[in-house]
Amino acid sequence: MATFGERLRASMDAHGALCVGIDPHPQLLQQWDLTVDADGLARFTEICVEAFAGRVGAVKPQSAFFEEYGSAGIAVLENTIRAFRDAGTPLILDVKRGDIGSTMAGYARAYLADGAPLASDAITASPYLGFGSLTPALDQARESGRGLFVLALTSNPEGFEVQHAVRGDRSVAAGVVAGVTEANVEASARGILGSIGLVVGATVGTAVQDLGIDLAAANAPILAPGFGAQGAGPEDARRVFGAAIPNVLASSSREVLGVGPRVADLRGAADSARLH
Ligand SMILES: O=c1ccn([C@@H]2O[C@H](COP(=O)(O)O)[C@@H](O)[C@H]2O)c(=O)[nH]1
Repeated sequence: MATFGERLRASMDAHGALCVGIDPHPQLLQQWDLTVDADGLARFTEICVEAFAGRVGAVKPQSAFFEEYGSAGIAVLENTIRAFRDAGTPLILDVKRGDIGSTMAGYARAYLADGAPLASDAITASPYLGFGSLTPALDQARESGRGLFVLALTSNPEGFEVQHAVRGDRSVAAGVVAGVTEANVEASARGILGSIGLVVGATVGTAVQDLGIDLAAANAPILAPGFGAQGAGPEDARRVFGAAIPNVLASSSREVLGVGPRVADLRGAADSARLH
């Protein structure tokens, strides 16, 4: 079976380097003339499936906007995951999980094990309980051919307080990138894109260079939020990511979804937001 890195590379080559964020904000439900409840959520995601399945490099549902409707929202999330899986579109579930190892093993079973109701192609993970605490998820992803995107330099303005902090001879973010580089060693030796990715915001300016981080050497898919609603544009990509650009998957939610609910308009916005 192909690894997550191989599947994502093939999808980016075929459909472009854009991950459409499926973020059903209550305001967007209203804007799309839908009810702000689980029924509205279900219709919103059906339209997203029609617009994007089989047409974009990846999709990224934001779990928070499903969780707020409780079990009914989680049921919609399960259906959404299934629909994109059936279409062969890589799905990254944005849940930003991170906990002590024994609990992380539970999250890994929930999101990365074959047959789990919420099994996704990859999830976002927080390394801020220590990179080693992610080991159960790294192991589970390797076993099931799935992936992780580990937060390194996030797109929000507060992220630097933790991520730029220096201990010894390197920053916290550089330590995260070192962990991901190590996790992708086997894929690098095989000449394929690694399955363990990084989250680096397109809004981080010169942080990658300032912190002496070699993103390209990580051989990691790089999920790059911050385009569109958070202010970054395609012109920022080269400056922020440098030689790692071929591995960058631009992520955009509100900018694309804001043109809905017409499927043709959504597809047009996704076409315009592709990085390459
Ligand atoms: O550093 C990060 C990590 C994750 N996100 C998530 O991406 C989307 C961004 O939405 P936009 O509407 O395109 O701004 C959202 O789900 C965030 O939770 C991020 O923005 N930054």
